[in-house]
Amino acid sequence: MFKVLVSDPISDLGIQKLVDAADVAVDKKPGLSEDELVAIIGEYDALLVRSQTRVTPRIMEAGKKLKVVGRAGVGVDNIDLEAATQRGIIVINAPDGNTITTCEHTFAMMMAVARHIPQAYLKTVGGVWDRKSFLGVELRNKVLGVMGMGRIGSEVAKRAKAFGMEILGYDPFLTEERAEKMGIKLASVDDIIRNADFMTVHTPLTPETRHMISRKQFEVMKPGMRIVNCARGGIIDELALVEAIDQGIVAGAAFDVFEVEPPAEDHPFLTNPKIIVTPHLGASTVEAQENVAIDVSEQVLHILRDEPFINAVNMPPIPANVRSVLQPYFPLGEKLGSFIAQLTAGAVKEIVISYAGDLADVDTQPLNRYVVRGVLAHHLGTDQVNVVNSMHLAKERSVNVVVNKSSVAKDFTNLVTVTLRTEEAERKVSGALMTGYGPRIVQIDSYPVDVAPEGNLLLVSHTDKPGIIGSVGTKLGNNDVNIATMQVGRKLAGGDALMVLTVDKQVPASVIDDIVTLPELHKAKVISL
Ligand SMILES: NC(=O)C1=CN([C@@H]2O[C@H](COP(=O)(O)OP(=O)(O)OC[C@H]3O[C@@H](n4cnc5c(N)ncnc54)[C@H](O)[C@@H]3O)[C@@H](O)[C@H]2O)C=CC1
Ligand SMILES: O=C(O)C(=O)COP(=O)(O)O
Repeated sequence: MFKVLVSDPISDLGIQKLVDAADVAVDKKPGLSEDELVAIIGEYDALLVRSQTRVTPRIMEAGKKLKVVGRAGVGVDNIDLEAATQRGIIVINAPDGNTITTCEHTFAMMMAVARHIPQAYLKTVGGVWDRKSFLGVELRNKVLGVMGMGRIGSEVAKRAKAFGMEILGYDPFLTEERAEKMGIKLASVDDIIRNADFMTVHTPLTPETRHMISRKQFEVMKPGMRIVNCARGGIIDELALVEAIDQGIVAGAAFDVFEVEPPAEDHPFLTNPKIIVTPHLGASTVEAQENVAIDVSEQVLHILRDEPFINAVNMPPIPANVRSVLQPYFPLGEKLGSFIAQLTAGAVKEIVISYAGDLADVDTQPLNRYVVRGVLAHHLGTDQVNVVNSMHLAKERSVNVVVNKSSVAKDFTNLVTVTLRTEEAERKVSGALMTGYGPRIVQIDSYPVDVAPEGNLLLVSHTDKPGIIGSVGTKLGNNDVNIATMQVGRKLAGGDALMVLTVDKQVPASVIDDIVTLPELHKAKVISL
């Protein structure tokens, strides 16, 4: 008999299939603390959660029988994926079931902020008949900026068109072609900030999206903008938003999510008359809760019964014989993918993976998934892309993955080259495993280099002239950035060259801005691996 613990309020109807299964016993215990969960999790084979339960490494450690954690919803930021993967616990989510519900909540919030509905309600039920204070604005003919055109963002854009809004969409995977098909304009973050009347965010929370709207963006924002966040707290810098409202830049904001949930009693959003809030209700409808619970229950049953399953967000087991040959290349493949994604600007169209040498004779599919994961995780978040779903996500986002093989690898036993084609550029990086040194990046575009793919890298393209290396070193030194290693790749003496530095800490943006002012210096780019 399999034992399943449900530790958040999850739809009874949705989990009926689990309850009815003859080989499963379901316990519903919402609201347990971490200690309480640690005390009982050892007897369970599966854990079902929403966003409240934090599934920590301690809980995974205590879950000696735990095979699967099922998230009845999209975001898995409350589940420690690393710890789950390490212990071979499969984490699955239900990515499609709450899309429409969250999109509709976004609209409810956008209209409520346009028409001051919560504020007007409070006054009216308080006995004050105030028709003067709540002059609103129409949505019609307004520009709506949508940051993140995935499942929810796309549905929001679709509905906004019916309201007569003009839509500017931004997403690393949004191509001109798809935008045109949807009848929206492909835009940059800057276009949206400067031109939108309303802005709504629908990205995951990743290092790249954290505070993607902060002081710098508010400074150049179109005055009078109204902002909605029904995605994740932290995408918009909360304190900077309050300042922008006080300065009259932002006319109103509607937030369903907070950087810390629930927010502290003295959180400034709770007393600001121009900010309306809901307690993370985006997915809270009867329909969505049933959908996500049904989806996740079905997959949990498959996993418990050792049947094929979908929607895993962490690592699946890989056959032992394939693993032994390819495993040493997994970190290299993923890092090459991440490296090239960070280096190449523009919407991703094609990933070309070329294997040269002995690897040409092996079924490289598991390794391909690592490379694609490296590329996509930079944009979608490491919690959303793994080696189970990376190829599927690439297909879903119309990213073409091409694999080439050649048995000849000049100078190396095996060479893995990843070429990334975007709407704006084509860049490539090659890597190899060097006996005694581990994974190395051996070529960037056409520049030969020898760099360990780890930590903070600084890439500087420049003309090969005396003194440039020293000047870059001095600028870094003056800003307390220590250089660990340095490489210069060049094609011809006196021609174009590429300097690759490994540095002991992230180079601040202001230092990069300063470095690029040096003569004969073309570009500088920070890459974290
Ligand atoms: N308030 C709530 O109750 C709910 C919140 N959510 C949250 O809504 C968000 C979106 O969910 P879905 O649409 O289902 O996910 P999705 O994965 O379909 O879409 C996310 C999109 O964001 C894009 N993106 C990533 N980084 C970006 C960047 N730097 N700039 C612009 N776009 C970027 C991705 O390319 C992707 O297309 C997630 O954070 C999810 O956790 C989802 C359901 C309910
Ligand atoms: O699905 C998501 O990402 C959500 O944020 C919904 O969270 P919830 O299941 O309502 O706690």
